[in-house]
Amino acid sequence: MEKKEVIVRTEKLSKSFSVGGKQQHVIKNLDLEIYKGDFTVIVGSSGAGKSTLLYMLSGMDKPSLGKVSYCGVDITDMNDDKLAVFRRKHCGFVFQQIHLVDSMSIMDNVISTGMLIGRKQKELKAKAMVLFEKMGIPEELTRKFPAQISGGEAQRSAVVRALINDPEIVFADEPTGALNSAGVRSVLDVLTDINNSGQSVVMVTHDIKSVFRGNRIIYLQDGGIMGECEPGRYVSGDKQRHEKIRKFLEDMGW
Ligand SMILES: Nc1ncnc2c1ncn2[C@@H]1O[C@H](COP(=O)(O)OP(=O)(O)OP(=O)(O)O)[C@@H](O)[C@H]1O
Repeated sequence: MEKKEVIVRTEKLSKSFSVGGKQQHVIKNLDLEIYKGDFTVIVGSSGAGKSTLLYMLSGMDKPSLGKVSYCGVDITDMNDDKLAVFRRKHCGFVFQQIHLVDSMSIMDNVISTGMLIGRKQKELKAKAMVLFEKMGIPEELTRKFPAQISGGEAQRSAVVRALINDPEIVFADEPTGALNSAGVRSVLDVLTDINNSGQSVVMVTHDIKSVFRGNRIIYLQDGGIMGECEPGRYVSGDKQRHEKIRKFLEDMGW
């Protein structure tokens, strides 16, 4: 079997929060490798530490102890400016906490992300229109401002913004949370497409349809990895594969 290339690696990763003077250990001594080209899905019960882990994998938050490295480069101690440049260059984010900027149109929200790394406006607009169309967002909506669109439209626009720079890796935290079933499908189809063309995806989700898209499913429990499953790449309607995933999740007590 071909050896997979590691894109993100954690070593003895730990994260604790102090709440009312008491320490809560959320991620515990976690060693994890995320592979290039994989669609990695992280699932687990509520409060297991999934979002906390994703924040550290993506450099959005710092560990309490341990290390995170990206293609062999340790990002744990990078200063904020360097980390911001690094993230802009390599990563795309679909996180609820990263809101669209209220004072910019939806289109400007998307293309400004590309202009920050020196790309041309015309080229960005053309790419944005392709992505908006795949997301089922009509052109007139892209001229609106965030306050004038629905939660689901904002979520799909945030996905377009995350993908505009063709990031090597996309980190997504519940990217289908606010969507109806057509919206869920368009987001998952776009993530599957970019993954099929070589971009890596790491997604935290509670949604079974989203889990099916992964070729590697990691079950997080109480800040550690309880199990994982590699069902092969997503194929629409592959009942055997879906059954394998269902069985894994059932074994994990999901
Ligand atoms: N900034 C913070 N300060 C204090 N506690 C926090 C903080 N962030 C997360 N936690 C706690 O860490 C634990 C794990 O949270 P996290 O959001 O990572 O879980 P999760 O697995 O993503 O859960 P869910 O599926 O419900 O979103 C929770 O008990 C949460 O309250």
